[in-house]
Amino acid sequence: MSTSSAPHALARRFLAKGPLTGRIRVPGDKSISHRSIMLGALAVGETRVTGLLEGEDVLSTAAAMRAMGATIERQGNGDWLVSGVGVGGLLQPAGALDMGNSGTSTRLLMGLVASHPITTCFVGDASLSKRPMGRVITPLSQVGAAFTTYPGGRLPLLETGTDTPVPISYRLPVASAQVKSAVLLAGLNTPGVTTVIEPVPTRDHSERMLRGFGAALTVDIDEDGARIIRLVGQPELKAQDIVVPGDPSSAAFFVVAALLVPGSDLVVENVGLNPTRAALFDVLRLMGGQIEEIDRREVGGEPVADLHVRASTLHGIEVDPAVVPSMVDEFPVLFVAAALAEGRTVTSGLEELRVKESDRISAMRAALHLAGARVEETADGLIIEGTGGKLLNGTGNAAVATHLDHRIAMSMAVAGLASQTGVTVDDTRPIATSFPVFEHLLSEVGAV
Ligand SMILES: O=C(O)C1=C[C@@H](OP(=O)(O)O)[C@@H](O)[C@H](O)C1
Ligand SMILES: C=C(OP(=O)(O)O)C(=O)O
Repeated sequence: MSTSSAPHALARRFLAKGPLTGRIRVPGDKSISHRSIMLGALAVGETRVTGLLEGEDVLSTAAAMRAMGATIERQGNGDWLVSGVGVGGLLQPAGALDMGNSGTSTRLLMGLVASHPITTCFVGDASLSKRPMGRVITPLSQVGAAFTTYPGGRLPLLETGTDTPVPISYRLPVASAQVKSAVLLAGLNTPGVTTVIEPVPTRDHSERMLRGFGAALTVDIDEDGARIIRLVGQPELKAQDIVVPGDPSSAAFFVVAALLVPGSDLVVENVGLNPTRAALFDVLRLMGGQIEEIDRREVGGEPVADLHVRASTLHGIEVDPAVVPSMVDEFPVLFVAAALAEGRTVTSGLEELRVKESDRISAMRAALHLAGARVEETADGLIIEGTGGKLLNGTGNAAVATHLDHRIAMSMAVAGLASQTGVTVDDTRPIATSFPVFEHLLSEVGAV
């Protein structure tokens, strides 16, 4: 059965009412929010998190950390307080841990559990249950954890951690911040030095935050340019006050929509611009997008700025595959920008997109094709012939399949804003996993 025919799906047609104008703030960064809860739950004392993303994925992490002993509460002013159990203090949960749609929750928590003598059962939705977990099972088995999985290394999955974890040195075979973080988090309760060798840099929030909580973590670059990350195990983590910057992956939808919808002039405030995350904005500028950074500053140890975006004439480019890890979640919406650009956009090196919440290469090929774009799929990317600024036809009332993937849903909503008949998205519910106020903000800026 296709996920697009799921019962209770909430279809919606997106069509622009007008240009995007004004100023908005997108919710907190999802990657940083997950890690704030996890590290707060392992620290000694009370961690305060301001600007936590209250999306379903992060709430799955919070529920799991509560089930393993942490106290996590939302305050009346929107801050979250996390009282930790101390490194090594996670308790046996009473039931299965429901990871919902969230790969980050699953893989990072598998890392934490690996070095605790507890047994956990990880379950998730239909999308998460198709995603590969072998990439973390391999290193975590070397640490000493044992796994029983569904065929193909998928969820549901039973993990038994160990009370005699081994510090490993692991070279990442795939550019993945989730795998890197899983190994480092397993290393937290492991005596000795855990080492991760990262040939291609990925988002570095785990490294920044582990240091911020007081762990001894060093990063060196070897002669081949690989990052060698070393973590000394069994630190005492100290509770922190964390301010979470706005999520660049969420800002991306509003930035592209403002570039594409004629007459738009929008400021997206407080966008996280960590260099391991922000390549989309550089690529859009290379395509001719007018995106101006205002008031670059630091929030919570991360660079942020307000982004002033004006509707622009874009032209196609060949996207350098070296930037893929720094915008891995932004390709679906980049494809939408490319579909309206002048000329051809070529992307490659996107194999990892096939193992996200959906196969994002083929899902976007099918959805953009239905909306009237000219798209060709290759083994590792899409080649898109843009309209040169002319609106897409749209899908009218025919629905594109989002396959329980929030980023496909939001990208195609943006495509709808740049179309004549609108784009109908078969199910908007997954948007709440990462960006619960997306539709509300679209109406606030006048787009719908
Ligand atoms: O570490 C993280 O917070 C994330 C890492 C990326 O996944 P991979 O490590 O699988 O590339 C990204 O796609 C995901 O949205 C969040
Ligand atoms: C890939 C994503 O998240 P996760 O892997 O946590 O499900 C995403 O948010 O685009």
